[in-house]
Amino acid sequence: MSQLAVVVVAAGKGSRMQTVESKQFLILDGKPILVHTLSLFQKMEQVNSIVLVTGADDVERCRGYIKQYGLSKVQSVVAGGQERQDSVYKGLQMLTTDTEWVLVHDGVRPFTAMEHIIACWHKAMETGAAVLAVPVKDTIKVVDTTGKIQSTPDRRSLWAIQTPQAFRFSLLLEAYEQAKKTGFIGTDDAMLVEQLGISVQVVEADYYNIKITTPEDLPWANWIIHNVRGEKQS
Ligand SMILES: Nc1ccn([C@@H]2O[C@H](COP(=O)(O)OP(=O)(O)OP(=O)(O)O)[C@@H](O)[C@H]2O)c(=O)n1
Ligand SMILES: C[C@](O)(CO)[C@H](O)COP(=O)(O)O
Repeated sequence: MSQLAVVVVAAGKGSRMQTVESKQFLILDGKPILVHTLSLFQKMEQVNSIVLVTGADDVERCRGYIKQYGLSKVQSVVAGGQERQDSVYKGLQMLTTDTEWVLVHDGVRPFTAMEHIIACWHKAMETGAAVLAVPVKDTIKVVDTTGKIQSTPDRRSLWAIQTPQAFRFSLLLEAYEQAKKTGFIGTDDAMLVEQLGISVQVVEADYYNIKITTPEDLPWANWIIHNVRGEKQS
């Protein structure tokens, strides 16, 4: 049986949300957003362990949530770093050497469909690396600093990338170690693997797998949990 671990990163400040409370701890349908996210992986029989990365000041309250909500697969809670990438790296360093596969997931993406998580992992088992994504719906322009359009990439080749992102653990660790050496900073995990010259596969997910980022995402999240992805729906 393959050892599957999950690193959930929740050490961001949530500055774009503009709330006093960090967005991962905002209450959605009676529970912190982060608890909804952790519960996705707690429920999966394929998952052996979860590492939670959070802010240094939030480690104790996260331990409290783990106890309160019975999140027994969370084996460690560690303090994150300055950038998302630093937080993921800290999480990866907590995994044991028998870990074969790892999923990296944002703590503020509580609505990933189980079938998509599994499809992503299965694709990674075939190819080494896979991420969830959706085709972009809008026309995307490359715009310079003066506001002038430089180009319009062909929309058929554009995908909005989500998490989880699934990798053979040894590959992702190598990618993170290489990025540390070269000082490369990426905005997702796949970028670090791409830097090694290794291709990453996209697995189509859905538009409900939002990253709760800005204030207008909250009513949308509330609608999703009550109409699509809440406990009553699953
Ligand atoms: N230093 C950081 C930065 C981000 N994250 C996590 O990475 C995920 C995606 O990041 P994002 O939505 O950008 O969160 P924030 O960095 O918190 O938001 P903002 O950029 O608005 O401050 C979140 O679960 C966030 O907590 C993290 O663990 N460590
Ligand atoms: C990893 C990610 O969620 C994929 O969409 C995203 O890149 C995180 O970016 P952010 O800058 O932390 O919002």
